[in-house]
Amino acid sequence: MKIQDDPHPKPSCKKVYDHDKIELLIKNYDASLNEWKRYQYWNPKEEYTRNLIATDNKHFTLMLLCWNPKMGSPIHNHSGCDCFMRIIKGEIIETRYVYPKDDKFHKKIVEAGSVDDGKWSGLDVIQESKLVEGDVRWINDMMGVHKMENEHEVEGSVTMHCYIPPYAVCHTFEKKKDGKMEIEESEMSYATEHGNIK
Ligand SMILES: N[C@@H](CS(=O)O)C(=O)O
Ligand SMILES: [Fe+2]
Repeated sequence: MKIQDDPHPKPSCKKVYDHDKIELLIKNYDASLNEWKRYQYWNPKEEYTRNLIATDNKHFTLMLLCWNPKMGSPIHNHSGCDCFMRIIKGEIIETRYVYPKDDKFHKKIVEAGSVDDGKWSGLDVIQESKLVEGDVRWINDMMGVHKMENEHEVEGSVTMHCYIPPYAVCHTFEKKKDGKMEIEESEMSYATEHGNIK
């Protein structure tokens, strides 16, 4: 088991911006105008492709994520950011897990590492939701960690995410072949920025 960092949950920054306004903006975005299509890029070799739409490098990042069929993210945190997401096309299964807290964190990982029932994810599930076109959700560390999956056999899914503030590093929680959980610090990059391939 490798613990590279200690990803304690960070409080939401909801108090320093108008949460409802951002949520409404994302909800009201008219995806039928297809403006988002100029940002979509699919790397067939990646589970999902991250495309930067806009950022001021200080307050927010807006991006378009393209999810290949039968692919998904690892379980991950959001490093103190609030994350709004909107399903633009297709469907996503979002599974949320309890974020293990403070001094219980290491104990919980150590205990969990000795369990292997083939299904174990290491973290307690809060809920599993099927998100469909138009749905908007938000999450931050206080609400838990999550993974996102496109379960469709052949169709890709597209989601739009707004992070406040921007973030470039997260922690992933993965079950390794030996049944133990590994937590890794993971740097996130973009395949395209402002519609241009990097
Ligand atoms: N937080 C992930 C996408 S998601 O699974 O919410 C990312 O920024 O890549
Ligand atoms: Fe996420």
